[in-house]
Amino acid sequence: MFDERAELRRIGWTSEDEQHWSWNAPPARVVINHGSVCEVLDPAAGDEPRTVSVAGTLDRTPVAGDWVLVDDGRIREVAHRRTALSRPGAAGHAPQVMGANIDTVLLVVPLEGGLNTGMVERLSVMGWDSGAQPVLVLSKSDTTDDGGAARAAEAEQLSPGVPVVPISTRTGDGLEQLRAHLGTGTTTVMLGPSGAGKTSLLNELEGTHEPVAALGRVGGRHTTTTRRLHRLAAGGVLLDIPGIRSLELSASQEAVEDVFADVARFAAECRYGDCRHSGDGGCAVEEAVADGRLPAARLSGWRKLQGEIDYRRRRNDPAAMAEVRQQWKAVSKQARRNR
Ligand SMILES: Nc1nc2c(ncn2[C@@H]2O[C@H](COP(=O)(O)OP(=O)(O)OP(=O)(O)O)[C@@H](O)[C@H]2O)c(=O)[nH]1
Ligand SMILES: [Zn+2]
Repeated sequence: MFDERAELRRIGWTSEDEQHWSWNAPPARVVINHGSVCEVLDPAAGDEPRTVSVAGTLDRTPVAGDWVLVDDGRIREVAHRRTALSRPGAAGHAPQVMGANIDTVLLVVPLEGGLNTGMVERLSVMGWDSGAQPVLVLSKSDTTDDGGAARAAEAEQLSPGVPVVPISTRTGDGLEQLRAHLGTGTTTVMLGPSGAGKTSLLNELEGTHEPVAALGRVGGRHTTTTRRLHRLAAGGVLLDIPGIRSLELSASQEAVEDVFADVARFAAECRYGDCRHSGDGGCAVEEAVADGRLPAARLSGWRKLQGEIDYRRRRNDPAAMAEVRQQWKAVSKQARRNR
């Protein structure tokens, strides 16, 4: 028998999504938006995505991860979004939502050649801003001689509140621990630089119950062009959103303050409330660096991200920025409370 709710859960439907669903027909899930048409997964119609058009009357554009009402081959409604992953808009434009209803953001940072602390800080800030739970995945732990333990401890200092999991697809190290974050009813995306090992990790997490043909092998090479929503062996799903993998998500002031809580603590003692900690008189942050209470790298990491935020603030419509931040505030507060 076709159990609708169980099938929906298999593509990431949660009880919160259900609460917000106000239409008298089951939802479908957008896996990719091509512009005037979207591919959606509709469990009642089988395992393969089907192409539907987008009604002109929608008040928001459907994106990957959205739950939508499809009628007569057309998307008629887009449901409330629990979380939204966005990137900064072009000059004068509002931020662009890339994915919706994402629970977990895997920030994949490779360990070979040492820990890139700037990357850890940047990705942590981006992760918080999405409203989802960020998890820092330190990949290729087999390239260190302690399974990544020392680097993991270092990373925990850099990104308070973000779980840190060293993994290796070569040895299988850390995969069980990671699967604990990817259970039934969770939707995950991966961010990280090219070559970090994301595709290798996805293959491990996907398990073997997927028919190989459906993975879209072109010329023997795994491609993600046909499959966008991967069912993971742990029960959850992973959305592969084009352009999101190494995406520059927007960093908000609040998220920077979360990740750089140590800098913020000293900054409270600066003479000027808007101190930039670079040559301003009476700067407590620079004093703390000078006498060794704050590592210099923390201040330079802060300057880099803060500089980008200041730049965007000047460039962008401030009202648009404020609006998204408002939208995320509630969810990220909730995420923080949950921890
Ligand atoms: N030593 C080691 N190498 C790995 C591991 N996982 C992946 N690699 C290697 O790292 C390289 C990049 O891996 P991919 O999985 O293609 O990386 P990716 O992040 O998907 O890269 P893009 O597709 O460019 O985004 C390949 O040569 C892999 O064999 C690991 O756990 N340990
Ligand atoms: Zn200062």
